Amino acid sequence: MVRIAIIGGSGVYDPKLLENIREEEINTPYGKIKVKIGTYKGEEIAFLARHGEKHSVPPHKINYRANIWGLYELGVERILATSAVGSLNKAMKPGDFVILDQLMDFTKNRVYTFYDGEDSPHDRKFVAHIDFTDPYCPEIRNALIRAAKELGFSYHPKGTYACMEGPRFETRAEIRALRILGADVVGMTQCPEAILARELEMCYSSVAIVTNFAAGISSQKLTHTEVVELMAKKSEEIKYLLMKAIEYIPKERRCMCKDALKGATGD
Ligand SMILES: O=P(O)(O)O[C@H]1O[C@H](CO)[C@@H](O)[C@H]1O
Ligand SMILES: Nc1nc2[nH]cnc2c(=O)[nH]1
Repeated sequence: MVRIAIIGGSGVYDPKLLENIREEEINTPYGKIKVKIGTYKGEEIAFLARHGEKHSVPPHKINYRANIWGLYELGVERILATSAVGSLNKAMKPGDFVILDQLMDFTKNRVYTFYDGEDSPHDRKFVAHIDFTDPYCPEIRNALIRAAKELGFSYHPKGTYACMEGPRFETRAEIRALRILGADVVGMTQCPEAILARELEMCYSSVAIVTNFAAGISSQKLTHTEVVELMAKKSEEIKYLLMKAIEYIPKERRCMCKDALKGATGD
């Protein structure tokens, strides 16, 4: 059984840290997904490129529900994701790692839940209101923090991620507003990815990599080129961070993620 999965974001398209890699296609009620499965220190790990291996899928068109349901079908309990972000916080500089602890959702046109009642295309036809006070798994966060510290990387143990619809970058005014609201970094993919994992009682955390200062803070034009170039420069560090973090994830789950549905359906 595959217990751990990595979801690679912009600039993270192949599972460099895995060996004996095979590709599996998984049918889900929301469509098919392709997952690479390999081994790392004898443990099977799944890898999924969020935007596709050739970055052909923009953030607002990702089939988040198929991706997360597919990993659930594989038996995955723990998901580590990468997110390339812009920084609104001068202390969080390009090249820094931010182990996210909070998020705010400003997306507009996505599908946010598996629980559509009678319309659900699976047997979970109930209504569910999931607690999302703390959107990230504390156990995976601790593993990522411990790994970043041990590797001596420039990292921040907490950070609030503002998720925008995209695919455009933000205006100066939007970044000014997000800063007032308390965002540290901005991206386009954490929502609904994080909530969908929690809805299936899977543990999920994301390590954000700051690729640029956000609009109006950076003096330069924002480009996706800059994002992918910095992610390429950081690819070795990202690989080491994920490998070490995986070693520190407890085998047994004692976090709130595994009981997310308790009380959510009103029963
Ligand atoms: O969040 P990931 O997948 O790292 O991608 C980030 O990079 C792209 C912008 O360059 C956007 O899709 C943003 O969300
Ligand atoms: N929304 C958004 N996503 C990003 N990903 C990397 N940089 C940025 C940015 O400045 N804004």
